[in-house]
Amino acid sequence: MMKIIIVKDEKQGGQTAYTFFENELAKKSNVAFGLATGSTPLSTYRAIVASDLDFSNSVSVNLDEYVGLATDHPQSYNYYMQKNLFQFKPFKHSYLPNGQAVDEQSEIARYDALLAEHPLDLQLLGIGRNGHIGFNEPGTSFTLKTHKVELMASTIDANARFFKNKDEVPRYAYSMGIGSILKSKKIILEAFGAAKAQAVKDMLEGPVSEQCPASVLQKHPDVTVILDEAAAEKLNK
Ligand SMILES: N[C@@H]1[C@@H](O)[C@H](O)[C@@H](COP(=O)(O)O)O[C@@H]1O
Repeated sequence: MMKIIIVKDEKQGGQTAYTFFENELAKKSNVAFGLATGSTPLSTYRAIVASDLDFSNSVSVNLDEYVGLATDHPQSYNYYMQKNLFQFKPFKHSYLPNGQAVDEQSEIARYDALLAEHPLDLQLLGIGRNGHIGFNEPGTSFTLKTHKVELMASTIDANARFFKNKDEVPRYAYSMGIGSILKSKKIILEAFGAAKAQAVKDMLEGPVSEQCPASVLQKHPDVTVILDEAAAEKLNK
């Protein structure tokens, strides 16, 4: 079942997503949270940072990381998480793929093992302009677990704004697979702005198809989609 909440702006979207974190921690202290990066979840992390929520008994598992970036590279997702969340709200353990792993297969196996050890209670997602979730690009099999991804040119272009120039954007990433994402008990996906409107329409109203990875969420029993009006503008009224 997909529930849709339309909010007036990103700030209200972040506050809405925040209540899901609050509800999980009201049930138990040792929650396993799946976390995301990108500009979209920033208002959620700001709301969490401003709260008195305590994550010291909980774990976090991030969706993805660029291959080749050191953990202290300002564009690595590790750095992003430290800067925007973990320095203010430490978890008992926080896991991200290691973009500098020497042995790719053992890195992938390590990530799958820790996902098996910490079944996710709540996964936070954004959505790419082409409908990707995590770094699962169009055409990715719905059954994959953690894998190494070659980023599409359009994703590299979309993410180039964070780097000095396009050539500095990594070409590969590690990502949780869609199979791993779907195992989370609860999922919230946020999308803000008109650039996401087509992907949002394809996700909610299109066929379930590998061409729009996020459309697979139609098959999950507990998904809430938080949209601003611009991201919702193409939906059938
Ligand atoms: N791997 C991330 C995704 O997890 C994110 O959802 C997407 C959208 O990013 P933004 O929120 O900045 O639009 O971009 C990246 O490619």
